[in-house]
Amino acid sequence: MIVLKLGGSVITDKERPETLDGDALEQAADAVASALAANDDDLVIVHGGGSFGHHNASEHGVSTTNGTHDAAAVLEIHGAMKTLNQFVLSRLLERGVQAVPVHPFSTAHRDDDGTLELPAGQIETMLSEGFVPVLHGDVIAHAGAGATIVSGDELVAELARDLAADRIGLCSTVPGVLDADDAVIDRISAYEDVASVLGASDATDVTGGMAAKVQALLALDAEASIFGLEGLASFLEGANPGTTIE
Ligand SMILES: Nc1ncnc2c1ncn2[C@@H]1O[C@H](COP(=O)(O)OP(=O)(O)OP(=O)(O)O)[C@@H](O)[C@H]1O
Ligand SMILES: C=C(C)CCOP(=O)(O)O
Repeated sequence: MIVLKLGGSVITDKERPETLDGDALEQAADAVASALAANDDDLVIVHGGGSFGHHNASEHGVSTTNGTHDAAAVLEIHGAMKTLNQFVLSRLLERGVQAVPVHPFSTAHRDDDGTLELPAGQIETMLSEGFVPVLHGDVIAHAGAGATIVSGDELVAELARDLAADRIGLCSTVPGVLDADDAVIDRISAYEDVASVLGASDATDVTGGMAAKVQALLALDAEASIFGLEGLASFLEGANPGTTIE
């Protein structure tokens, strides 16, 4: 069981609202299709927002903790993420990957202390029927706050726990977590060891960039890898490119 996140920073041009990075998405879809043709791993894909979703959320002041009760804002953010999801699905389908959508807005919520609730039965059934579920960062109902953002990273962490994933990979726009000299850090086992070099995203991003990613992955039992697009094929083949979070 592999849970893979395709970062929004990889598959979109994060500097330009609602702009795909078509070449990068095709390269990612090629790597996924080749890996699935070579082995029969169960695979769940989650993608982030990049230039879809973050701009809309930011304009409406919505984050993982600041909610909105404005249905028009919810539809705008959710609509942007569904548009990107459709692009991801179609690139995978073109390559024979049996990819199907799971929209977190329709299946997940946060309780009043902000804890994410994501029922796993739907995804488990899809997997056992041979589908590749493709989730995405989204806006979801949040008890007491209206609706807030759920990041793809949070979904990855939740799915990894619920589905007892063997391998967890985050493909981002950087080759791994970088140290103060921009060299890739090989392994991270404690947040304090790297806190000083971890930042937010360089682009508009309402979910916390690299710092939030590392925190979410450190909380997991299984090891996880953060790597760039050039590491995706090797990760899917069983290697540990980039940074390993243990
Ligand atoms: N120490 C660090 N090492 C690597 N990247 C860092 C570091 N600190 C901050 N960053 C930023 O984190 C970004 C990656 O986080 P980001 O949330 O943008 O990625 P993503 O998950 O691929 O995209 P999205 O959130 O849109 O899905 C990098 O592009 C970089 O700007
Ligand atoms: C901003 C939205 C709607 C999605 C955020 O998901 P992420 O890019 O994985 O942080």
